[in-house]
Amino acid sequence: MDIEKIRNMQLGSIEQSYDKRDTILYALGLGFGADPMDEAELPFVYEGNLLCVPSYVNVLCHPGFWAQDAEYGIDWVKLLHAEQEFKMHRPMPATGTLRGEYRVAGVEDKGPGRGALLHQEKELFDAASGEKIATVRSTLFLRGNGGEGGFGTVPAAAEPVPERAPDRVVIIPTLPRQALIYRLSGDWNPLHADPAIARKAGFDKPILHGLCTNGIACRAVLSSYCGNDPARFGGMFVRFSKPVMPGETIRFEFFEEPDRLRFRAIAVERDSVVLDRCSATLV
Ligand SMILES: C/C=C/C(=O)SCCNC(=O)CCNC(=O)[C@H](O)C(C)(C)COP(=O)(O)OP(=O)(O)OC[C@H]1O[C@@H](n2cnc3c(N)ncnc32)[C@H](O)[C@@H]1OP(=O)(O)O
Repeated sequence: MDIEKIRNMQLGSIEQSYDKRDTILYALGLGFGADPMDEAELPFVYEGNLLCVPSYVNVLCHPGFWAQDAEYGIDWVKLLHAEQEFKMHRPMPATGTLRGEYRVAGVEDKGPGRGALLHQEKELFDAASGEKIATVRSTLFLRGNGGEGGFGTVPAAAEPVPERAPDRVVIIPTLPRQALIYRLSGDWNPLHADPAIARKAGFDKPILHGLCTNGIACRAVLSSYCGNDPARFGGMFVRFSKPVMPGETIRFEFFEEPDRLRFRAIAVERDSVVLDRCSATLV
């Protein structure tokens, strides 16, 4: 891995417009609209009074899959999305144009054979007004790298969720074709669609996008704690602890604390914790 090239990378700002079709397609990729008679979720998938799912900030103004570029020396087939955090400064417009300022915040070396974490940050602004919409941090686990040094400040590790019975449980099924729908919102990584690439990465079949699971978690928080009102959603952190397979049922376990929610998610069919150490804030 060429640490200096990664440290000095300049991606500048990226503008992206999204229309009602994009907003709806993103929500469909998270399973919104599974029950067309569910009027609470309908505004996310119907243009009558369209609402944008807050987690769309994770997707927009993305600099593309630059890690695939051989000049950085990243073993891109083996990399996995490790953590994602986003904080809303104001609700997402249902449609509009955003400007993203993106930077690589650091590389955390776990040592030879143990991988490395690549920390990225993005600030999102409304392109017309200049108002800040969201701050987004995402971390990739570079399983095929490590032992090559690092730079930047390492964020403190998130705490485990409480060891007690959850205050609320939300169960959301996914579809076997969930990743094939979700990828149309812009994440074309073949790991989520091509069985041959998935096998090269060490999986039996294509796995679900981390940001799809993340968006489904946002859906669970919206429905159970925000009355499906995006203005009441403040932000969220998740650690992707195990891959989710499209078609699995996800059980979210919420622990209520005075200033935030803590939660984790379990793939029911394998009894495997797929999101851990998570938190969400409400407005
Ligand atoms: C471009 C791709 C896009 C995608 O969407 S991929 C799909 C979404 N992502 C996933 O499905 C990833 C699911 N997560 C995993 O499978 C595992 O998670 C990992 C393979 C990433 C790591 O697991 P392991 O190699 O077993 O790690 P360890 O031995 O438990 O821990 C080694 C060190 O790494 C830290 N760590 C482990 N997992 C994570 C994580 N997800 N995010 C950040 N840090 C992590 C630990 O704490 C520890 O650190 P310390 O050595 O300092 O104690």
